[in-house]
Amino acid sequence: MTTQELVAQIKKKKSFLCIGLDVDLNKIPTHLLKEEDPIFAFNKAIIDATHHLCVSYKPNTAFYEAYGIKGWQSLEKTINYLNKNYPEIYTIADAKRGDIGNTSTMYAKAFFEDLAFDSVTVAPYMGKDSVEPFLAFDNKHTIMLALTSNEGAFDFQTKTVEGKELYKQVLETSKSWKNSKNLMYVVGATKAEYFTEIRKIVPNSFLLVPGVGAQGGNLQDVCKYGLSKNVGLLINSSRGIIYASKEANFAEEAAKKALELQVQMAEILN
Ligand SMILES: O=C(O)c1cc(=O)[nH]c(=O)n1[C@@H]1O[C@H](COP(=O)(O)O)[C@@H](O)[C@H]1O
Repeated sequence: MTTQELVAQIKKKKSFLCIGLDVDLNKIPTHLLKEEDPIFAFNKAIIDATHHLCVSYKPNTAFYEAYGIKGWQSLEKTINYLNKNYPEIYTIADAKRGDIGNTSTMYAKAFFEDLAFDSVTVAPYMGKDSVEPFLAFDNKHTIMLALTSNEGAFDFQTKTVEGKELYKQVLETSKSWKNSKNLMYVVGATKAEYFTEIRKIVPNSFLLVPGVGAQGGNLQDVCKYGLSKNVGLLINSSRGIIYASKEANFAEEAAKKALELQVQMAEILN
């Protein structure tokens, strides 16, 4: 999906919500455990109940890889279900990859070609030649970690190196990479006070913003400093939406949580 198509969906749905499909078998309703594929059954119910309220879904691959081959098959079924039934939805494989060039090319093929996701998250630590293989794919986005939502972000990302914080160097340097138009960046919702500085470096780039909900990030604060002229934000919430209830009506309860965020987003976009 192109950035323009994503923006059009955001305007149409009055939503820049991304729902995280981080499925933990200990947290889903127990009646689903009898299903042949409980993870897919859970995702399908959540997607069917919430697709009109969000523009994106982000399965974090860790939650699938943890269940071995069966988990990977659940991931494949989930992306195929989305692509077939809701082609207007923007899909993110949250895999946080990145390696030497030929290995990154294989990671990119796995997520862009085999699984046909619209985007994948990558870590910037190995630098330009580890990210450019992802950027070579047309109409696919590479979402690079810039300033993450966790406490450990202060271990390296905010440290000053050669007179500038590392996360700013990541943002600035990456703008010169080949096909950098295909880049988006991750900035945690828990770091709202950094958005003004970030927007000075990447005024128009899309930012994937996790950390609203379970991690305590605030939607209003993020939007106050993070919105760009083309919206430029995808706000992710995973646990705060998908685990709203463990009862039979779990999907409806998840939709209520998604609606709460979508209503606030519609107000912000007005
Ligand atoms: O890349 C991410 O999506 C990510 C980056 C980051 O800085 N912080 C962060 O929480 N995430 C992911 O976003 C999701 C947040 O989940 P909840 O805290 O349950 O909403 C998880 O899948 C995290 O792995």
